[in-house]
Amino acid sequence: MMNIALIAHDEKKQEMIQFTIAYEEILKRHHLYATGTTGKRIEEHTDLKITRFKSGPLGGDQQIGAMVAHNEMDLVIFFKDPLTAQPHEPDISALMRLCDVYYIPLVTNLAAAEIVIRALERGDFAWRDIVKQREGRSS
Ligand SMILES: O=C(CO)COP(=O)(O)O
Repeated sequence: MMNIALIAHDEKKQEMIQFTIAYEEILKRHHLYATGTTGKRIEEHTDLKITRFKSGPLGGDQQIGAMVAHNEMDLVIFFKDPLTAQPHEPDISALMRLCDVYYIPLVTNLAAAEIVIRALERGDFAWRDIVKQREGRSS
């Protein structure tokens, strides 16, 4: 079971809903986390159970970033809106930066998410279990 973050900006929420409906069978086998509004919308349209954080502009991206920093997040699926300025742009950058710091797979659009979700289904994320076991042993 992997810990997966689902985040979508307003213009991309419909896309995220369609994505989670399409891949519900795969996603339901994992622990799901989301920023507030994204999580609420997904729960309204699917049977997925989601741990909801605060809304993005109110700190949700940072809460997910904290999980990344603790090596508790295995995949971040973040449908970003590249055409609209966000008031919490620094938080968004910080989350993406932490994914790079900790080598956490981060996808920022639907096309990449489709590829990653199939990789997840194939077992390509097994290396994350190895990393987490090692961290567990060393701490
Ligand atoms: O703003 C977001 C990510 O930066 C998403 O937040 P919401 O899911 O609360 O809309």
